[in-house]
Amino acid sequence: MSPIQNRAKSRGSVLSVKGLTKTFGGLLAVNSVDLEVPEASIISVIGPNGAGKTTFFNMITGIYEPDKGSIELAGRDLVGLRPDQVTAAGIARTFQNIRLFAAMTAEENILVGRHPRLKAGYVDALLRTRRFHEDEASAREAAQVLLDFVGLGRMRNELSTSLPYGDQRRLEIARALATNPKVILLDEPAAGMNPRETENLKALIRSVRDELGVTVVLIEHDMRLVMTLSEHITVLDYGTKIAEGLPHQVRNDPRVMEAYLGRGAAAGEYGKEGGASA
Ligand SMILES: Nc1ncnc2c1ncn2[C@@H]1O[C@H](COP(=O)(O)OP(=O)(O)OP(=O)(O)O)[C@@H](O)[C@H]1O
Repeated sequence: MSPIQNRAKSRGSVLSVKGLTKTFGGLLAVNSVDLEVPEASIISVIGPNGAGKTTFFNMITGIYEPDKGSIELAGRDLVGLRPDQVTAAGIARTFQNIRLFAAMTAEENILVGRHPRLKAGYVDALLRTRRFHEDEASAREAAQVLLDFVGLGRMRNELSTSLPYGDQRRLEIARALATNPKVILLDEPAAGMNPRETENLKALIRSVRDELGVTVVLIEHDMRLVMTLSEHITVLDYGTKIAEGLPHQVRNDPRVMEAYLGRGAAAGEYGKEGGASA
């Protein structure tokens, strides 16, 4: 077990969510959900379509203000912060649909992600001061390190949209890491990936935690990935937490099977990927 995995066992929560609630009109999208995320862990939030997973991420990252509840990152209250302030506090995320800047290269996409970390201000940039040049050089160096880390070292000058789909998702992860987060939230990172790309993604997510010490929270429908990667799983259904625990506990929980198997499309997904029947 790596030192970072040991840390995950011995330390407390880096992210602590209590009673998080959000309604849209009359719809209770997230209903008083608690989540404790141990430092340097990999955990997942799963549930059928419409269960409230993305809304939950959107509240943590400041996109939606919760109706009720608290969100603490390393003891700091995040409720009421704007998304950029949440990022600066140490939470980065990727989105369900790829959101790269199409007209930019791989490197430029990372430099955009790193921007909040640069020390030089706008005046430095306008006047092209030494500090600006130093910052830019170190930002480019850091971008190269991140591209190497996600396996895209040789793609630096490629337009992001010319990259294969799996590589675009890896670039998004690199861009999120450029903000130097404590916690990274990944919203369906394996969506649309072929099995080989998903295996590579799994290794990358492990190394994000093992080598960088970044805590990972995943929303994912690929049950094989979720069950083999997560140390802890929380299951939402109709906005409410219906189960949580170790992968094998969640997999065999009758409430979880019912939530998935009671619904058409998700039933196939859960059964096929080794959920209900594994
Ligand atoms: N901005 C919004 N306005 C109104 N209703 C919304 C909004 N965002 C989400 N909802 C509703 O809230 C519920 C939860 O949606 P959410 O997208 O969080 O689910 P999910 O678990 O992420 O689903 P999926 O797996 O399909 O992405 C759904 O019924 C959805 O229609």
